[in-house]
Amino acid sequence: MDIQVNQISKTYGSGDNQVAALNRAAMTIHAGDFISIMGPSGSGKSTLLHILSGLDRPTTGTVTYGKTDIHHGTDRELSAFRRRKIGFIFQQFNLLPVLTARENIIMPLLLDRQKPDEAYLQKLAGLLGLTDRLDHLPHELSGGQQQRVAVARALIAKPDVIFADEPTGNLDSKSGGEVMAMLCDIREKLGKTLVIITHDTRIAEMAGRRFYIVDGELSEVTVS
Ligand SMILES: Nc1ncnc2c1ncn2[C@@H]1O[C@H](COP(=O)(O)OP(=O)(O)OP(=O)(O)O)[C@@H](O)[C@H]1O
Repeated sequence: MDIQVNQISKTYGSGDNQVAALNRAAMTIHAGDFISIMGPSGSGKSTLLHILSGLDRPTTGTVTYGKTDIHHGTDRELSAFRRRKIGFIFQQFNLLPVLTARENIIMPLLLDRQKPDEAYLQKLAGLLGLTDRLDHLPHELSGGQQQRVAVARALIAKPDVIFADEPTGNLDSKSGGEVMAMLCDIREKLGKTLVIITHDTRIAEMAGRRFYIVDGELSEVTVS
């Protein structure tokens, strides 16, 4: 399913405090694409990812998944769409500290009143090197392991698309490299679309398509 981003703009605040975070951003994301987005701090990267993934709404413009305009419906419809179709990985892991790795991973399914698929959970744990870590609490895991739990959580509902907002930004380069290698491997093996924000040129260059954003203006980098 392709994702069509049609001239989306986002303005925060009003009057003298108005900030134009995105200016008529447009792109087509094809099923299976691996896309990286770079740009200076405050350029609008997170705003773009949040709107593409339905965590936020644009001021103007539309985002369509196939024929579905995701921002057209109510907040409840949008969150149901997000839970089923989209996985999101945050820089800060965002694991619940009182839940084990396994409980954190299956949380999106529980929120959607769905039963975990144990075989798929074990497969993800294997691909992410977490098989013997599932009963641990987040504070008993390294940063890299915590982020790999967050990757499994993003994948557990079998979404087609994964968005990652600086997923290695909180990790040392070795653990960050491991997380990226696993994410790329899973993307290939399971055939997912991956859109990633990064400040790391090496990570940006792993992607098949690269975008750059400056002052809310999005453009694709032509790779020769
Ligand atoms: N909720 C908000 N209210 C007001 N302004 C906001 C809000 N969120 C973001 N902004 C502003 O919109 C602009 C774009 O922010 P955004 O977080 O998208 O940038 P970014 O490229 O992701 O930055 P960074 O690399 O530092 O995370 C910035 O000027 C920011 O201050």
